[in-house]
Amino acid sequence: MEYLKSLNEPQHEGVVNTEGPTMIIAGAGSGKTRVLTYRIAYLIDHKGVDPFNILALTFTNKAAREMRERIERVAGNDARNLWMGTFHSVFARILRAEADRLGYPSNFTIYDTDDSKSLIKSIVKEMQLDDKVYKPNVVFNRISAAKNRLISWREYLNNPVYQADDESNMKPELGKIYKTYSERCFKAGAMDFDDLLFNTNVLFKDHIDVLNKYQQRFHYVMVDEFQDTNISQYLITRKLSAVRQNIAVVGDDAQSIYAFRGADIQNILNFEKDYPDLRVIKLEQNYRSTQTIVNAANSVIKKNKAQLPKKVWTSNDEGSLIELLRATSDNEEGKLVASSIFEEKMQHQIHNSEVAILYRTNSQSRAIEEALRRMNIKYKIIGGVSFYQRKEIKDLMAYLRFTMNPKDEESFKRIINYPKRGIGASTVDKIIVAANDHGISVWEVLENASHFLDGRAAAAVADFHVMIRRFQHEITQQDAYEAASQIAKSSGILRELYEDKTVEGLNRYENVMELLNAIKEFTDDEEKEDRSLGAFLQEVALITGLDNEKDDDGDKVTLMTIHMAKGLEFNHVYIVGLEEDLFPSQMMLNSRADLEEERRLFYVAITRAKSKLFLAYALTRYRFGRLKNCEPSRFLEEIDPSYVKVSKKFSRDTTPLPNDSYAKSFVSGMKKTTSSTPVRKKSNYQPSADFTPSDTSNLQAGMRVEHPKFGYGKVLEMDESGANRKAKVSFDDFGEKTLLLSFAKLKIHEN
Ligand SMILES: Nc1ncnc2c1ncn2[C@@H]1O[C@H](COP(=O)(O)OP(=O)(O)OP(=O)(O)O)[C@@H](O)[C@H]1O
Ligand SMILES: [Mg+2]
Repeated sequence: MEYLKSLNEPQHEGVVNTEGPTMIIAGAGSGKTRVLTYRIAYLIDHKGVDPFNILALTFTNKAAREMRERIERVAGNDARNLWMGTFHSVFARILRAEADRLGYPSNFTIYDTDDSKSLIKSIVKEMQLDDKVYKPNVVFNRISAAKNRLISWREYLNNPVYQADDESNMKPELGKIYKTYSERCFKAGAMDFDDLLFNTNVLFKDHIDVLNKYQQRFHYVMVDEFQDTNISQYLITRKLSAVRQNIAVVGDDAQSIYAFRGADIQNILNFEKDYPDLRVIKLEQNYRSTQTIVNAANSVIKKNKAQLPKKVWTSNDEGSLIELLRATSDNEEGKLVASSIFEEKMQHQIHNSEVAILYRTNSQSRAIEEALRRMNIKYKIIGGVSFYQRKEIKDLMAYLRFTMNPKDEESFKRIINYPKRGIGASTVDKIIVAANDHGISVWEVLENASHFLDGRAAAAVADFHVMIRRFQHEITQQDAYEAASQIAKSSGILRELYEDKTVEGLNRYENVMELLNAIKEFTDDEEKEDRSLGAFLQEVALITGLDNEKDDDGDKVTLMTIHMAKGLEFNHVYIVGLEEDLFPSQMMLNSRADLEEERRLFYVAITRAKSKLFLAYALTRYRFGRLKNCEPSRFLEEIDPSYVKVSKKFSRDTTPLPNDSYAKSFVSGMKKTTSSTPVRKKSNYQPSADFTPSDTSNLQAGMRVEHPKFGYGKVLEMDESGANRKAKVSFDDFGEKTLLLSFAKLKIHEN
């Protein structure tokens, strides 16, 4: 057991004390994930536990794969049988096995976010509601939030609190949409992402025998990144481990960054109450980063009030100072970062793969990408538009999904008239209405087309029905790859793409071939227990942003959002776009809690770096189609300046920039005195304690408004409509600002 020697005392304790409840809440880079990995290896290798009896829940499938590989190295091939993966993938597997208990087919479809929003859009239309008020996005988030708090549509409709809330938001029909949405998903034999957790809770609550079965199976339950579990995930793990109580969770409250998705720090506090015999282990030594980085991270996170006290220190080298890159524009920021990477590579012989560029939102990647391309630095983007989100891929996937589960309404809508077969939108509407009026699935309508539709439409639909029938037969006769190839051909998709001789068309054709390759690889993988088409579809449905990249992807710089970077580490890290309203995000300035979440996000970003950290900001940036002046982020001021130095690349070739007092303090050499913290623009405005944003759909020029950051002001003019609706506001203390109304939180004060 060589591997045990590489652990410090408390880590060792976390690994070998396998019985009873254990919680490790410790700082970044202190070896939490390592402890979980070794604990599993130890269970198999030393205690002879069957991997089949171990359940480990990770944040991404990629993390699960990496852990599994490491465990295999220690404990051998047996580790293959571990139950390990994300909450969604593990519980989708259980739901599949137990689907009949909930009245679902075992080949239920998993709706992705696009499917869900498309269904919501149809429902809003059918209910004849205004889709500007009931925006699919807004409705979807509301339903998702309810599900994550385990509120069923019945409870939602019966609870006057929600009703009142929705009425005050001028969306009184939300509860009814939630109901219809749930019924339609059920009828389509489909679950959305949130259902995978919601329905697991229902399954364990209503079917005690099923719960017992899994309680017997999982002797040991483990959760990584515990701070980002929501209440629904928490209850599942608690139930599963209720009998044996062998549950180990690791996390860091300072890295909790998913509150906006319902993650609840309360789970950590509840854990102590729920398990009175809890073994709590503290890890304080950071093995990842230099002293400079650890100390700088500490200096930032201590600004948060809400946190569990902990020390993080390291015996690693002091390391070099954090470098500050200032650019005059977002494009220049890209250039500075790219040329800095180039220089680091020259000087320190580092590989591209050891470098990460982290940003707050995906849209920031464009300028960076351009600069990297220009300097011939290879890169990959994680979590952008993924392969499986491309139209041609979704089209073929929809054929496969519909063949497997012909109740699936969203797939039906995608393929019924693609490639074109003369079935118009009104026929499609008729089919869906008929299905809903008669409480049957779209498939049953197709089976009786002549009963619901007239002559020509009925004939076209009947042909479609026969074709799908044939596909269904094929998947029982052939392996997944052969069947899928056949479907791609017979459906007409391949021909359609092949005939398009443009570059894009060729690309799409190749993508479809690539999908078929992926299916081939899947069916050839002997390590897979289930190599059916159904298993493939499920695996794809549960791919998270991080899983898109193949691991053998060559030597590339990684670009991703900070949210995606959780748990990872890189030698060199660049955090870009450190500007007010971007990071912290404008949407997160409304309360102390939101701002603290942004600060935790910054903490996560800093602590990804092993040896060198760079912070970049731009003084102007194109946002929402307009050039904006930017102020350096308040987070820059929060880092203890003794750990920061101005980069050689720091742009000085600018006329005085009134919005950059932060830089002035550095340039004029006042850097090492903390007291030089620059004074930011002050205003007398204090947000009122009960600040709640108003519905701005009726906002007009002349109205007086309040903004949580800019205070009071008057609307000068309105611009555009829909998602791009903007208001130009003259603020009493901050002057004129143009705000995008779908983001800005404004309270309307009548005159
Ligand atoms: N005892 C140790 N000796 C040497 N290296 C260690 C030790 N413990 C952890 N490490 C290394 O330190 C780094 C951070 O460990 P790990 O990723 O497990 O930390 P973590 O607490 O999970 O971090 P995060 O909070 O970012 O998820 C890894 O490279 C790991 O291999
Ligand atoms: Mg970790």
